[in-house]
Amino acid sequence: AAMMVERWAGFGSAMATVIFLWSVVQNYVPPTFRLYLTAWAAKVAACFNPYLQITISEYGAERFQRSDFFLAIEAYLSDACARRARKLKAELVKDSKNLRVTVDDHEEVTDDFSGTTIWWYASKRQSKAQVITFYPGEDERRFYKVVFHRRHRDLVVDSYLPFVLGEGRAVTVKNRQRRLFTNNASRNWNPYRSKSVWSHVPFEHPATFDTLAMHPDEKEAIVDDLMAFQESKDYYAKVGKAWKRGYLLYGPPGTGKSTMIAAMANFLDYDVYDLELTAVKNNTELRKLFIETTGKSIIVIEDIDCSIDLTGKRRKDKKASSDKDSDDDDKPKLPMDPEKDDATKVTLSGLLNFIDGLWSACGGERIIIFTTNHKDKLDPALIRRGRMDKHIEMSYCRFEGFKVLAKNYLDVIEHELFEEIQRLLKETDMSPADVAENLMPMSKKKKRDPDLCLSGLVKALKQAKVAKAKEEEEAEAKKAKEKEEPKEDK
Ligand SMILES: Nc1ncnc2c1ncn2[C@@H]1O[C@H](COP(=O)(O)OP(=O)(O)OP(=O)(O)O)[C@@H](O)[C@H]1O
Ligand SMILES: [Mg+2]
Repeated sequence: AAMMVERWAGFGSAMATVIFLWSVVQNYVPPTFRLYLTAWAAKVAACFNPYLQITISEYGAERFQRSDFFLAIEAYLSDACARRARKLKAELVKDSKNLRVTVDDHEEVTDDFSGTTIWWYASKRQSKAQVITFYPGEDERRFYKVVFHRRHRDLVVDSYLPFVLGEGRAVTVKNRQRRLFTNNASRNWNPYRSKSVWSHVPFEHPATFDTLAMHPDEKEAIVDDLMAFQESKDYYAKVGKAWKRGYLLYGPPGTGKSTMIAAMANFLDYDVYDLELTAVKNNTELRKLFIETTGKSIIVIEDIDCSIDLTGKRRKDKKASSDKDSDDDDKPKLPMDPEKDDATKVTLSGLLNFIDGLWSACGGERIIIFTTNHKDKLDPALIRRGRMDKHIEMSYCRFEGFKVLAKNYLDVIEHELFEEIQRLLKETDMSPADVAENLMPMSKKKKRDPDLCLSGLVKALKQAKVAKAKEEEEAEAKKAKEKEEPKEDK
C-alpha cells in the first residue's frame, strides 16, 4: 500500500510540474514564440507518429450538394464494416419502412484492404463561422476521417479510396428507394432551413410498359430509344453534349401521358422530379431547383401549356403592361428589391436555360419530359428538336391498345366481341382511361366477368358513337346557320 501511495504521489508531482510549465508558457511567453513552440511540438510529434489521415467532409467544394464521396463512404461503411463496430445507430430508412444500422459518430471501425489495416472515424465539428441559426444541427459539419500508416499512402489514395467510392455507389443504388420529388410552394420555402428545395415521397407507381395500352411498334420504339440513351454515356461525351434527353408527350386527357412517365421511370430505375412551374417564383429559384436534382432522374413538367407566361406572345403583353405600371409607381424601388424579383416570374428564356443552358451540364443522365394537351399552343423554341428530342403522341385507344388492356384487366386474349369492338374503336374516339374504366366493373358475385365487362364496353362505345354523330350534326347546323345570317344582315 505504501508503494502505491508513493507511486501516485510521484505521478501527481509530475502532473503538477507539467501544469506549472504550461501556465508559465501561457502567461509569460510572447504569442509569436508560443505559436512557434506549438508548430515545433507538432513537428516533433509527427516524427514519432507514422500515421496519416484524410478527411472527407459532407459538403465538399460544391456547397450546394452533399458530397458524393461522403455518401458513398457512409454506404460502404454501413454495408461492409458495421459488423465490426460496437457503437451503432439505427434509423428508419426507405421512408420509414426499413431499419438501417450504421456506425455511430466517434466510433472507430477498422477495414482490411490487401492485408493493410485502415481505420475510419465518423465525426462532426461545430462550424467556426459566427452564424446564428434557428434550427438545431445546422451549424454542424459532419465528416469522415480515414487513418493509415504512411507507408500505405499510395495504396490508400490510388486503390483503396476509389474502391470505397465504387462499392459505396453500388450499395446506394442497390438499397435506394426510388423517390417522387415535388417542389415546395415558394412561401413555405425557407432558404436557411431546408437543405433541399424539393420534398419527396416514395415512388411506387406500378405502371410498366407491359401495362401500357399502346401500339406495340410505338412502344418498342420508345423502349429502344430509352435503352440507347441509357447506354450512350461515352457517345454524349464524345459529341460534346450534356447527357440528357427531352420528350414531349402530347395528346387528349386520359390517354396515358402520366402513366407513360411512370412506366419510363420504372423501366430506367430513375427518380422522378415533378416540377410545378406555377409554384416557382423566378428564374433564380428555377436554377436552384435544377441544381438540386440528382443524376438518374426524370424531370417532369406536366401541362406545360397551362404554366402561364411561357409563350413568347403572352410574355411580351405582360412586359408591355408592367412597363406602363413602372412608369407611375415603381420608380422608387431599388434594383435589388425582393418584391420586384417576385414579380419577375419564370420566363420562357429562363426555362430554356434550365433545359439546355450551362446548368444542364452539371451531372448527367437526366430525362426531361413535358406533357401537354395542346401541342400547337407551345412556343416552337421550347419544343424544337434538340430540346425535346422526341415527340410522342398519345392518342385514343385503338384495337392494339385495347388488347393490352383486355389482357391486363380481364386476362382475355380472344373473345367473340373483339371483332365488333375493333370496328367500333376505329370509328369512335375513346381514351384508354375510359376503356379501362369499362373493363373494371364487378359482377354481383364480386368477380370480374369478361362477358359482362366487354358487352358493357360495346354499349359505351355505341353510345359514344351516337353522341359524336349528334354533335357533328349540331355543329354542321350551326355552321349553316352562321352562313345564312350574314346574308340576312346584308
Ligand atoms: N395508354 C394507357 N394504358 C394503360 N392505362 C391507361 C392508358 N391511358 C390511360 N390509362 C389509365 O387511365 C388513367 C389516367 O391516365 P393518365 O393519368 O396517364 O392520363 P393523362 O394522359 O396523363 O391525362 P391528363 O392529360 O388528364 O393528365 C390511368 O390511371 C391509367 O390507369
Ligand atoms: Mg396526366
